[in-house]
Amino acid sequence: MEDNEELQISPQNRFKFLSIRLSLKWIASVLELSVSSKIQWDVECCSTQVIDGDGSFNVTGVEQFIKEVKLGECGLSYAVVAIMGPQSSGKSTLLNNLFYTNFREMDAFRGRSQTTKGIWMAKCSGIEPCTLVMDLEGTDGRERGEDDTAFEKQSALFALAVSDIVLINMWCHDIGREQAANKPLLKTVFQVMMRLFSPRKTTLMFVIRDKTRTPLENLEPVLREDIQKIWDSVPKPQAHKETPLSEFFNVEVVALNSFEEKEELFKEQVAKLRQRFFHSIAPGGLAGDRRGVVPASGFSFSAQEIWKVIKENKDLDLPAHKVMVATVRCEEIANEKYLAFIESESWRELEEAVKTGPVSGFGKKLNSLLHTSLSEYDSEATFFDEGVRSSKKIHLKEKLFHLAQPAHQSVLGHLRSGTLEKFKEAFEKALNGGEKFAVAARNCTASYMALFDEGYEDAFVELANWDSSKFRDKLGRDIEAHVASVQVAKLSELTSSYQTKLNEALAGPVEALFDGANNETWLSIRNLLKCETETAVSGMSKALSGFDLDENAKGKMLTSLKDYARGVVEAKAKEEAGRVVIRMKDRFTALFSHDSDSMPRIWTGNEDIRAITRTARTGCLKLISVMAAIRLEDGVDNIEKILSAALLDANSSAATKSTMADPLATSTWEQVPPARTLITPVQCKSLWRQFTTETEYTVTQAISAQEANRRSNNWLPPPWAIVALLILGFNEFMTVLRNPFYLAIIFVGYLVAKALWVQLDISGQFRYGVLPGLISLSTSLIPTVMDLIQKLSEQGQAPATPTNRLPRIKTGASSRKFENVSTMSSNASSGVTSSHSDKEE
Ligand SMILES: Nc1nc2c(ncn2[C@@H]2O[C@H](COP(=O)(O)OP(=O)(O)OP(=O)(O)O)[C@@H](O)[C@H]2O)c(=O)[nH]1
Repeated sequence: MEDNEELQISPQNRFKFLSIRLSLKWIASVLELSVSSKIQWDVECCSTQVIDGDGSFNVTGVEQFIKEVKLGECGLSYAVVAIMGPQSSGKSTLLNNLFYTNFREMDAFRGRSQTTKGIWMAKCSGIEPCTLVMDLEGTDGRERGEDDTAFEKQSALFALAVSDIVLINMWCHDIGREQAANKPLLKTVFQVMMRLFSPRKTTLMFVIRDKTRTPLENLEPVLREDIQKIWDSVPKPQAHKETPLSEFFNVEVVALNSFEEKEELFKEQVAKLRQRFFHSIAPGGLAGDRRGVVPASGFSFSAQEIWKVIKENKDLDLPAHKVMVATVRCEEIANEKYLAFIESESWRELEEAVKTGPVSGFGKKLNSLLHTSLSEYDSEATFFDEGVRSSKKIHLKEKLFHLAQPAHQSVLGHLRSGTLEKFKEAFEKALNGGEKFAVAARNCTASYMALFDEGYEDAFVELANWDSSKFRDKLGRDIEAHVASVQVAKLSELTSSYQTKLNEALAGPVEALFDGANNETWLSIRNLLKCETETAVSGMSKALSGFDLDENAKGKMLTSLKDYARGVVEAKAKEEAGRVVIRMKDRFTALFSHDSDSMPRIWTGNEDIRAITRTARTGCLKLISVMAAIRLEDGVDNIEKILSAALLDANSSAATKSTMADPLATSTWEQVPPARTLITPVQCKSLWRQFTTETEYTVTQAISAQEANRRSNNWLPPPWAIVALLILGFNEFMTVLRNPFYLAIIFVGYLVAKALWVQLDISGQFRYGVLPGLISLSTSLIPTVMDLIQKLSEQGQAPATPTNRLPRIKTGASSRKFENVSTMSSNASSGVTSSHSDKEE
């Protein structure tokens, strides 16, 4: 009947059914897809595999997970729960119901096979504080085989090391059974516990699944007895031989009804249990013992390291591990903060700004940046081991200070150089303004050091508290050095100005005094020196009072000025002594060639040249004796006497001298130290010899002049010659007197002879001796005579042609000679004898 009814479905209805079925299928597939993708997303987002089935730690996955769940911000306020138990004992089911996680569960309809491989982690949803839960691979699984318990042990140790609460999932029917599946597991837990040296208590929560009618009150003692037995049976190190189980674990027992059979009840019980995980880290909570907790930001690294140690099968020293994690994490945090500081905009701007000049408020700005960086470090590293944290903070501080100190120094450097420049300007201004040197130096130094101190305060970095006194000291030293250098320059300027004054006041007058050297010369020089030195010293002393000089330095400067004045005189004396011969010669000439009225002498023949020469030489001797030694101190010497005796009276006492030693044959004067000697006795002698030789000519000239004068005044021949002339030439004289024609012939002969004398330049021809004169004369006599005759004849014909009257242009001596001759002939013709013309010729 039913078949019939089914057969009676019309084709249209059949099509409708088909299409409805297809639509439903499509909706189901879409739903299935969206559900599966949601699960996938949740798994990806909120859970991760920490360790895979092969025992590899998923570093990136865990770090990504930590970032996503923002565990790093939790500090110590987080808890870790792990679950272990036999394979397919409903662990994932329990966790998903308890913490609203998405661990993969086994499909109940497929049979019991392994679903969780390795260790998985997820964040418990809606539980405060942040609670992470780890689902461990089931123990005694068929997949690994009975003998492969290595991973089981390693994962158990990992769970114990990392977690605050360990849930141990066990079937209710296993309690009290000798061959129960949980026994090896517990043994493993207790065994690995011995390798942890954990300083904290872990909560072991036994979750009894598929609770029977037997009440928990009856089951719990049996279970605790079992646990105790296992604890007792586990071999322990000597130190923990007698240690009770309660020292290491808080044992909690809960029982749940079967999820499969009494799901509602199961969920109710699980919901109740969930409440116990809220605020689990509070004292007395399930994770109340916080002693061994690693700060959340170090969790990933800590877990990695723990797994590494476990894999290497080494003992896990959790306190040491904690220090190690703290070391690594604090280091990381410090590095992060350091890098953040370097890359911060504010620091870059500040660093850039200090390159160009001082920055106002530098100290506060840098202090604030450093403070921010260190505070951030503190807040992030606060939960790590205090010792490690502080040491890393110190290290970070050092690094930051090391980085920032050059900027601070640069600011102080700018401040120092800027202050120094300002000081220099102000100091110069003050000096130019007429302020006394010492006062200006004191005032400027005080005010600019104060200005530096102000800037120094502004650049002071409180946190670093750098000792930058060296900049202040350096500025102080620079200012001092500048003041000293300016003082040296000013003093040198002052000294040289007084030296110039002294030079002007002494050099000229001293030279003039030496020029008129006499007995009073050195006395006058001494007086002049004293007077000028006193003036200069008093002036300089007054000028020096403006400087901050001690008496000793002042005294030295004044002494040096006095010495300078003395030096000027001495130098002048040396200079004059160097040209004593010239001066002597000048003086000799002056005395010899001028009379007592300074009128030039004319050597008439009546002068006593010897006496004049002696007087002049005495004057010159005075000069050399004055210049022979420096006499700037009072005292007498016998230089003049010795010189006079040795040089002037030499001739008169020649006989005596030949028997006595020469007083000038020495290089020192008696009573005159060598330092004050300008001309030594032996030099005097040599200079005198030079002087007398060089003045000899003047004397000779004078004598010659005197002789010539005498001769010119006496032009008549001697009387005997006149008498002889009259006697011998009487006949000729009478002949000429009787016949005047002879007189005319003699006169013409005289003219011709005179013309030849002029024409032939007889005196010039004999200039180079008699023989050359005769030879030259013999060659030029005939042509000259001929030339003379010819010219005379030309002169004779000149009046005949008017053109000949024009003056003929002659050049050279011949024309002049011709003119002379013509003049003479004209004179002869006019009968006038021109003795004047002869003289000119
Ligand atoms: N009898 C019983 N079965 C349960 C209970 N809870 C879950 N199951 C079933 O046990 C099977 C395994 O569940 P899972 O939660 O995957 O077990 P597991 O321990 O996580 O398994 P592995 O991860 O493979 O070790 C599933 O078929 C669940 O339906 C329970 O309370 N009682």
